[in-house]
Amino acid sequence: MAYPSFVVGIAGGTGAGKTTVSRLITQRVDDSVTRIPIDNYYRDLSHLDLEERAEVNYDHPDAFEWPLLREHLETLLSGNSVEMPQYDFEIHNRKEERKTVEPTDVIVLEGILALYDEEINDMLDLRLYVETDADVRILRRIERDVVDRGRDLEGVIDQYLSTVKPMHEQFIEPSKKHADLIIPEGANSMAINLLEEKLRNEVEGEGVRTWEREELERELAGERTADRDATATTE
Ligand SMILES: Nc1ncnc2c1ncn2[C@@H]1O[C@H](COP(=O)(O)OP(=O)(O)O)[C@@H](O)[C@H]1O
Ligand SMILES: Nc1ccn([C@@H]2O[C@H](COP(=O)(O)O)[C@@H](O)[C@H]2O)c(=O)n1
Repeated sequence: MAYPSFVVGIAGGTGAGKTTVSRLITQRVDDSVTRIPIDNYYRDLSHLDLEERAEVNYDHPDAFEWPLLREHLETLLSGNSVEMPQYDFEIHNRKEERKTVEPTDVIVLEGILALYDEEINDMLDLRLYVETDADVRILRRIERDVVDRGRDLEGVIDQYLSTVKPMHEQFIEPSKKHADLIIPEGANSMAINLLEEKLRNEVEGEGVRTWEREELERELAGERTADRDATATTE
């Protein structure tokens, strides 16, 4: 059983390159990294029919099942596996099947609102925001949604103007203030190389989470001060 020692959050607007960045770093560091797409935690909308589901605002925080995501992160951090839901963009709903996810040294949590929820932010050791210009993002999204997600051009444009863009401005872009680092353009090779190095260090290191390490360092600093005080009084 592994206890994850490092959790990375990767947020950013649609089409910014979050999935590409997280896939690249996950593949490079191999089996020691688990990728959790927040899209898998879109609420189960089986009570609605397909037409109704197509009208939902999927860029508002209420579209996600935050308690389940928090619970799954906590479970992984305590060294236990979870049954992660799987999402189907073509039917706007969760799939029937779930995927068993085992805890690994590093967890990468990726999605438009990865830096939105306060409790989740507290569980992250490194917060990244992928920043790409809106015109590039919409062009990438049109191509991806038509090719991979079963959408047509008119639908992508309508959705972008009615919900995607306003929600980006209201919730996603403001979450950038929680980021430790901003990655321009998505898969830029320098950023990927640096992240790979960082994650490799975490995987090959002692496996102590950042806050635990900080606590340890504070304790050690306290002990050193106490030792100095004791030495000074005996002199
Ligand atoms: N730096 C980049 N240069 C060119 N295309 C990119 C870059 N980063 C990502 N892409 C492409 O843009 C599209 C959207 O990227 P993706 O990673 O799915 O974005 P997100 O997960 O943020 O929505 C994909 O087709 C991907 O191959
Ligand atoms: N049924 C759904 C669910 C979500 N979306 C859109 O997906 C975007 C988030 O995924 P990215 O890979 O682009 O970050 C988000 O902007 C939603 O609008 C959807 O179209 N249909």
